[in-house]
Amino acid sequence: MQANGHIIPCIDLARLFFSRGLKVTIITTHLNVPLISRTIGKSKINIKTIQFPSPQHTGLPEGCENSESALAPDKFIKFMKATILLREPLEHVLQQEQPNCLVSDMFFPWSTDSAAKFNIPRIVFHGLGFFPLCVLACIRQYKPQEKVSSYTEPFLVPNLPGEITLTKMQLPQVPQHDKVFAQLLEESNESELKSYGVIANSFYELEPVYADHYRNELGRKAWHLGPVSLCNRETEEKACRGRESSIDEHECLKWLQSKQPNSVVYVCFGSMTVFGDAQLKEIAMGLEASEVPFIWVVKKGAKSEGEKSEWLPEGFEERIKGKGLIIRGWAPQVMILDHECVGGFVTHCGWNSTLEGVCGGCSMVTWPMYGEQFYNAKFLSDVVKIGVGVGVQTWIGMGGGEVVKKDVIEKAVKRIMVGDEAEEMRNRAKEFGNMAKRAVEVGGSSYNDFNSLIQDLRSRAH
Ligand SMILES: O=c1ccn([C@@H]2O[C@H](COP(=O)(O)OP(=O)(O)O[C@H]3O[C@H](CO)[C@@H](O)[C@H](O)[C@H]3O)[C@@H](O)[C@H]2O)c(=O)[nH]1
Repeated sequence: MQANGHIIPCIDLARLFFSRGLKVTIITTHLNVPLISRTIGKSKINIKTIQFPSPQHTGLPEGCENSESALAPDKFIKFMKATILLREPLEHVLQQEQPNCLVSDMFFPWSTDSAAKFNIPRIVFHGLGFFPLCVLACIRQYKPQEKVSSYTEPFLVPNLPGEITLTKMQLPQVPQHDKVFAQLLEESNESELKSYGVIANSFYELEPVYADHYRNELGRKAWHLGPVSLCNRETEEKACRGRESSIDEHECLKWLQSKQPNSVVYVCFGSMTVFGDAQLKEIAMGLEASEVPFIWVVKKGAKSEGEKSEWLPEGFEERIKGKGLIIRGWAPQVMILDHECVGGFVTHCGWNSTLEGVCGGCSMVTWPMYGEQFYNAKFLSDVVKIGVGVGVQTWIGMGGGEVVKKDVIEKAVKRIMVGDEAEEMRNRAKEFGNMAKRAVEVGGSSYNDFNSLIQDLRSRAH
């Protein structure tokens, strides 16, 4: 695991295994240990560190040990290549520990062979649900994007229930020159087919049609154990999940407590998106114009005391005092989304955020940008019908593309927060949220699928 959007759910998963009485070891490199230690909390999970290859071998500067620290394109490729060098140290740990099973991220395709060397099954964890997994598989298999004449012509995703349409513009774009990444994706797919199976971060009731399709039509072995974020039950666990928060949790809760139930919109674009000043300004103006109370997470260098944020409109912070809260850096997202006063979420539709919004019973504004986020956005708007789009149509990468204007943002926020349609969507989201909680309780669908996984592993061992 290497990006926060992958590391955090993976730690949740480790906690889930631990809570069901299994011995768990997380294998990572030194610089990722603090994040992992914070998030595992009191669970007695072992952390085994292996050495990240040195700068002489990778060409990376010291301290680049996860994809957040290697976001620039030149660093990213070197980082991806460097992860291949983790194979030998991982195999050394496997030999020492002799686990019954290895769960590893999609970006470690070689780990299927590593595990096989010691007769250990490897299970892949992308942190995704069934809908995006199905779309990814169908697009890979049928290549519908090659049969359209333009980037904007819609096509149906073949052999997928529910008439889902996409355009070529919305598909993950791997630049031609980016051969290393393209090859890694290819290898990731091949190794997945050879692996023992896939753990989905989902619960059956959210997407039964796609859970069945993935297993029965696409023929993949999979277990749904999610939502994995629900292993964080206490406020403290939610507050400590992931990186250290840029806001004191008590201050944040006190602010939320002063608001009406379901009245606050939470705005956050995952762990990697960094918008330019022009876009930030439009978001600020859109939120202010909506008159909806908000918490807005901005990933742009923390502001030191007295320093101006040039991207904010003149006098913005004074005007929104009491009505809006800006968190510069890292927010305790799950704690915020679970709060009864938060009713809506403006999201980039990373799958973790998508599912955490569902668990929090939030209606959502979908603002997808890269990866498989356009698929997740479709899921929210067209399948479970708890989201409305902000209108972006193009895969743009992590820095943002064409600026979405204030009026559009204002309208979308009002649509999910105010009026009958908003209430209907939120009620539906709350129903799904309740189903999610039941799914992970004793006898629930995710709880039971965990038992199936253990049985499968046991029968394999005999
Ligand atoms: O201030 C923040 C920002 C993020 N998070 C957490 O970080 C995770 C972010 O995950 P996600 O919402 O999935 O976004 P990304 O970080 O962008 O995730 C990457 O990984 C996901 C899982 O594979 C993919 O769905 C996305 O497209 C991909 O960008 C979530 O658990 C959030 O709760 C916080 O707690 N605080």
